[in-house]
Amino acid sequence: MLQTAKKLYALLHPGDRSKVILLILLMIVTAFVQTAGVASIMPFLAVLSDPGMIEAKPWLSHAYNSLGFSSSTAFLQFLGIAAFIVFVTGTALQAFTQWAVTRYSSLQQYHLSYRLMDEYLRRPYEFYLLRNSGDLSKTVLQETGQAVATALLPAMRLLSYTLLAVSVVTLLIVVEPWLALGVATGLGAAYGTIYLLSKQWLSRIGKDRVAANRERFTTASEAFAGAKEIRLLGRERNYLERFGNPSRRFAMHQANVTLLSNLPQYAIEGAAFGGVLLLVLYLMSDGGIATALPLIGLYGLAGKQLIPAFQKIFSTIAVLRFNMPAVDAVLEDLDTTATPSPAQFEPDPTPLNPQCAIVLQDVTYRYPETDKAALEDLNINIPVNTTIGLVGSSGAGKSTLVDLILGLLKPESGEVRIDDTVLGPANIRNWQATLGYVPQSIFLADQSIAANIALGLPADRIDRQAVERAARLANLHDFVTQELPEGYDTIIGERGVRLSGGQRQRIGIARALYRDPSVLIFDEATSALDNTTERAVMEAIHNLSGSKTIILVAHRLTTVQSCDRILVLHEGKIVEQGNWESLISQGRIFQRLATGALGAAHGQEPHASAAER
Ligand SMILES: Nc1ncnc2c1ncn2[C@@H]1O[C@H](COP(=O)(O)OP(=O)(O)OP(=O)(O)O)[C@@H](O)[C@H]1O
Repeated sequence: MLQTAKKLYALLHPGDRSKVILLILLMIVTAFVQTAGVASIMPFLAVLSDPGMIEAKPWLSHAYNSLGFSSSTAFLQFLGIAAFIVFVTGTALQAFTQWAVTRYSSLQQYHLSYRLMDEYLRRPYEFYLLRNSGDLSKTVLQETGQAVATALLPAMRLLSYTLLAVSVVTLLIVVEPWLALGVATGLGAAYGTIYLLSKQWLSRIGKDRVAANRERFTTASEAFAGAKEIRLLGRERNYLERFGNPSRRFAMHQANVTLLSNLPQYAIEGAAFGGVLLLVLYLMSDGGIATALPLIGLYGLAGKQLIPAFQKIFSTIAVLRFNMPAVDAVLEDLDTTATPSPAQFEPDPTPLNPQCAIVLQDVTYRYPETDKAALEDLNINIPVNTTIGLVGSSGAGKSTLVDLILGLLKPESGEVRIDDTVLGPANIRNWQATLGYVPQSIFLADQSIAANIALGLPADRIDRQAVERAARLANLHDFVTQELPEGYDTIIGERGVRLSGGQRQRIGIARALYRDPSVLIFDEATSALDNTTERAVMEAIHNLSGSKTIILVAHRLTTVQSCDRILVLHEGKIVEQGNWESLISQGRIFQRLATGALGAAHGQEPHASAAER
């Protein structure tokens, strides 16, 4: 229980944690006033059943005299009205407490999803290599809601109902100890037994609920992302079945826990009704209606508060047990110590422009959870304002090398240096502000062409001139202005479905050029372009050479023909380097790449012509 409380406390926004104390104080006051409401029925019923009680009970006669009453009827009316006021105040306070608790908890959901989103966005790139994006969206959007609505909120209500139950039981003990202890033990034992019997089962189905939820989210996101291939392969039914099973499990678990948490209520209400009848008979036999009536009234009112309170305590504990795995899932990802968070959200970091060279020294890199190094002992020196080509067969390590230069991956050993500055968490954002990067597959947002070129910037901060300049360089401007109905404001559809592969790639190139960076990295960025467009784009890129540092990863060897230097990567190592002429005449691996004899990269054209040139 303490463990659960600690976890729930960790869910709270640090700035809001102290407010819990205020809520607890409010709950205590509410429980006290509600108990007073229950107790207030006793003097009323005592005087109602026997006006002689005013004389017999010293505290009643004291109240009667000091308030200046002269008739027992008026005093009875006063006691009735007072009981009513205290009872209604208790109920109103209870409603207010529930409102405050619900409001507080709901705000926590906003804080929690925001904190988690912030945490995910700060994680190093490697984190994304290991996690499914559908799963991350699910945790941010759904599990945070689940954790708050079904764990945090119920836990707060649990506290409130426990305080009320303790307070009412204490009152009953003060009035009639043995009877009260009997009732409390009976109720406690009934609920306790059901809970103990279902505890393991609740944990198990709670864990399976999280797993089933993960499965249905990832299946749904895969099914939509791969809609084209799935349709062509006719795999819709397979996806539907893959989605159906976890969805059914998810729904069944939810239904089962709701049923279990509500079921005892009916049995307990029946038992309580029988108990009250027995109580009446017992009290009547003991001292007649005058002694029995106040106690019966007290138990009637106390029962009205206690039975729902016990029921809610039970159902909340059951629901909490079921939902703790959702809390665990959120807490695990919120654990900022699990992975260092180098990324700072500085809006405009000062670019770290290289003055002499980008240097990789003794760099080795291994992907998480793999044994074989993707890159081994690399030593590369890229002088500024030169154009470097990077070639190699598929899987040689080209993209990994690019990701290391981009600062997305951290070398296992060795270092990446910008002049004399070693890249690290403190300067990575400055370095990245220097870079323009075009990946193999371009991510496109369902927004306008302009918003995609200036990705992530709000509309009022997009520099339209820079957009147009970049689009012209990327050979995109004519297409946008002549063929799209709204020019740069045309919406391109989710992941750019309304564009051809070549058009998407040109948007990616324009995006890299938008900031006018001093270092440009193209990772097979022209592979989807037709020959004429590629030539035009390459010409534009080569026009930049001399004024920018350019790294070109290419599988069409002709693309790197005019590079100042070409690096040949093979099985994670630089095996040859030089200019086109020297490599064509002396580079054995390069020659084999050129003739296509090295299991060349995907989509590669026959390169005999390149070798023959
Ligand atoms: N996320 C990853 N986890 C584990 N291994 C990976 C991961 N990404 C790449 N690798 C491995 O690292 C090696 C280098 O991959 P990389 O993508 O850098 O090659 P590449 O030269 O860019 O290939 P291609 O031309 O096909 O894109 C490959 O053996 C690949 O299987």
